[in-house]
Amino acid sequence: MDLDALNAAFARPDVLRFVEGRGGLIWIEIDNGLARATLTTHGAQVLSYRPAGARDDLLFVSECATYGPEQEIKGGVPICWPWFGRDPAIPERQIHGFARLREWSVLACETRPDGATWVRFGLADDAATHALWPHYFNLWVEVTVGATLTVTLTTRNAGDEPFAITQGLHAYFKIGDPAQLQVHGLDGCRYLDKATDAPADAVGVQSGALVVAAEVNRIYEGVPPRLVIDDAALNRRIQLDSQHSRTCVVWNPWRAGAQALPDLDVEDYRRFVCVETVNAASEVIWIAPQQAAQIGAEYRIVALES
Ligand SMILES: O=P(O)(O)OC[C@H]1O[C@H](O)[C@H](O)[C@@H](O)[C@@H]1O
Repeated sequence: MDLDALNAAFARPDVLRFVEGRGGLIWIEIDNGLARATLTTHGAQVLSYRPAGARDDLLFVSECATYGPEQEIKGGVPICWPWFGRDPAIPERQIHGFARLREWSVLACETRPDGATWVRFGLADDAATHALWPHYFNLWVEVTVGATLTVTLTTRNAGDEPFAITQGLHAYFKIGDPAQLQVHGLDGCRYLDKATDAPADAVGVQSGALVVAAEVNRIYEGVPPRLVIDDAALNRRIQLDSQHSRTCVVWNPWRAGAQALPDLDVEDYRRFVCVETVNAASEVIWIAPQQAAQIGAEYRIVALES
């Protein structure tokens, strides 16, 4: 569907409209009085979310991000599917799967009784996906923009063979200063350390709050449903509630890592932290034929407790 057809079918006057965004991508702009948000059909990705009264966006998108067909957008909430991290079948392949590189269809846009805006995206297998991953599937991303932001990813196995996936909601949270940040809720959780200089198969156990004072790239296991990110520099707390996920990735590339990535500015390591709701590492999801599985997250900005 082109812009005119999308606006004719789904636009909601004064609340939701489709516009041409960067790189010629289709962007969905939402302003419903509860919050403002920008989504894109490219990867069914949320790019920005700001609840009413908030000074800062919840999410970070790099000024160096790239926009275009088959390109990942560095920021917001990328959808990593059907493999998170390295592809177990072909490790040298692009990490995080292909769902974030594809154009998704818009299936529905609704205003909820509480005034929140709900958008449903869809993606199904085709010849191009079969060449990458030999399975039949339906995927749905549902985004609700209201006093909170929720993102839910549903996978249905449309074939007659079971298949296994790993996946993630790869949220990039805007931060004020890594030195004034704490991530709570991981205390006692075992993690796989994937930092650049970590030995292979390095593991650790989190003790207390996680602080970010160097490169962090960890896969935490046995994670509780609620995590909290306290950001004293922006004077706010981000509450992250995950569904159907006991694994979380925390990533900040730090300076050298940011410098090495073309779609990040070297100083961006000061501006974001990724706390990702995933099914990965030992949490592999098997889906039987005609069955479905879901992963979800709700993000809420609250005042920082003094
Ligand atoms: O640059 P991307 O492909 O978006 O991946 C960005 C990052 O994603 C996750 O957080 C991984 O744990 C990191 O190892 C990876 O560098």
